[in-house]
Amino acid sequence: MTLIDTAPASLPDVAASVPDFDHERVLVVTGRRSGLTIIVAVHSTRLGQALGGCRVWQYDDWQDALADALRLSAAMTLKNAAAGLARGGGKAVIHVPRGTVLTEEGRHAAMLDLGDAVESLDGAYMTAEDVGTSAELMAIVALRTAHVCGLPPEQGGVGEPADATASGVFAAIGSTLDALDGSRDVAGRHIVISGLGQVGGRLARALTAGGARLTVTDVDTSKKALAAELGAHWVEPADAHTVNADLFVPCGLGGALSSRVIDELRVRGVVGAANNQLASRDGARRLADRGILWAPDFVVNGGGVIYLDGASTGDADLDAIELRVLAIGDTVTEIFRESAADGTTTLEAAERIAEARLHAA
Ligand SMILES: NC(=O)c1ccc[n+]([C@@H]2O[C@H](COP(=O)([O-])OP(=O)(O)OC[C@H]3O[C@@H](n4cnc5c(N)ncnc54)[C@H](O)[C@@H]3O)[C@@H](O)[C@H]2O)c1
Repeated sequence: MTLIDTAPASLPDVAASVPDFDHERVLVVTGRRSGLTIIVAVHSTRLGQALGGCRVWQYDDWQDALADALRLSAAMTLKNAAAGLARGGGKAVIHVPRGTVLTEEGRHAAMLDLGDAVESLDGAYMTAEDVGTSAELMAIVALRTAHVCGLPPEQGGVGEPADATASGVFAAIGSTLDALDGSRDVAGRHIVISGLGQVGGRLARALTAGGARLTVTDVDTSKKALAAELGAHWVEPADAHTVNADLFVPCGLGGALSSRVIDELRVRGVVGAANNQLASRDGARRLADRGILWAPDFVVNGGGVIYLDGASTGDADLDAIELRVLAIGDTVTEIFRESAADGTTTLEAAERIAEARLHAA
């Protein structure tokens, strides 16, 4: 069922621009307090309550935010299935009009509005942090709904999932290196990280500790301090993908792998945390044709949801959660094996594995 609470005339065009529109529910509301457009897309609850973060981001218009929510929520269904969770896929997006600076009060109001929107879905969707939100902001959401996870530990929550996400990406990097060279060891490898935020920053530290040689970038130049601290080489964001290295690790926003970027890559593998890395689906074939091994993003970055799902239950077993996060590396190896065996792209192999888990339910 598709539920549109606010039904603008151009909605069919937006939906048509999203391949395979098959979402269960989409809620589009104007926040009573914030005045911002809040979108909650529930793609599937087949495996259980939908789980996915809330992104607060600037778009040209709310239709672009809706398209993003539709794509991201569908990706969450595959991600949660690939991670072996009893969770469906959903995502919330709050549209901040381009050029608007959200004040602290505005952000607070937006989180209360988000809480109301989530609560109105009667438990179909549980929200969490994502780009533009934080554990502290999730505590504000929790004032309006119980269907939120990842609150700060001092407020009874399980904290931010970025550690687990970074651990999962690290495991996937090991599997990618193993598939390329027969060794998981990062020591001596040259790795390019684009985006030094919560996940990319942690990954940079872990890879440096493991002996990797790093080239890094971020659109936020304050991240140069971390690069200097780690002894990493800094390049401009537009040049990062052209660096001759072993791996390119996208940890910024989605869509980084356009046709042009893929053609200009000078690495043997791409494996990173960013959601929806491929600007278009045929990028997976383009990467394969160039002999570049791509570890599908929705599998690689599943550590965060594995942590949030596991840690949010009353009797959380952190060791068991860690093992499930590290098992992302095994899934990546399985994807590479299947894709090599039948000549399909790694994207197709990953989707097959996720869909098999989805339909086995
Ligand atoms: N945080 C998590 O646990 C988690 C889980 C799953 C997926 N992800 C995905 O991983 C990515 C990073 O997440 P995060 O939590 O680290 O976000 P973040 O906002 O903390 O960090 C993103 C960083 O990327 C930088 N950036 C943005 N655009 C860039 C560009 N074009 N080139 C270079 N740098 C750019 C930003 O300045 C920022 O420092 C996002 O796509 C997110 O959806 C995160």
